[in-house]
Amino acid sequence: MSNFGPLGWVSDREGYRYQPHHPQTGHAWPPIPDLLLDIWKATARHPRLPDACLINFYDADAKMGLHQDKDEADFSVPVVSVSLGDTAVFRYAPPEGGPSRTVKLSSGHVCVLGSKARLARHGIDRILDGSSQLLPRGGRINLTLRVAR
Ligand SMILES: O=C(O)CCC(=O)C(=O)O
Ligand SMILES: [Fe+2]
Repeated sequence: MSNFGPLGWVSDREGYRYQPHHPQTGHAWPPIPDLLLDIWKATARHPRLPDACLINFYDADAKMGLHQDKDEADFSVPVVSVSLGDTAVFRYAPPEGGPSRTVKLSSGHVCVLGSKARLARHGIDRILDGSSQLLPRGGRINLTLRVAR
């Protein structure tokens, strides 16, 4: 797990939070690459620009339980994520409860959680090992752009 941008998502023994520097090195996170800002501008349809980009690596056995992205200050701003490498089975369900569905997120897919879907419950059921040749050692990288503050 790592980050781009003025604020990074950090999870350690003290819990989880957004903070401007790497918890071990104390270094600021590198700026969000222009390519990702261009994807945000093309998909988020919101005047603000992201101040946080989480970089998450999923190996073949990784999963993420159903959750809502609720640690940001303003839920009127979408969350935009870019999938790279192996395909993920992404599960999503309405914020208020009800049945979930799945969709495959393949390399290059962009997922926008905005408007009524901003607080959708979502997670990763599984990674389809070997489904992409993009990453030399396999796995999936997810880049999640958010306005945290
Ligand atoms: O990897 C994904 O596509 C989803 C990631 C996610 O939900 C999160 O980081 O909050
Ligand atoms: Fe999430």
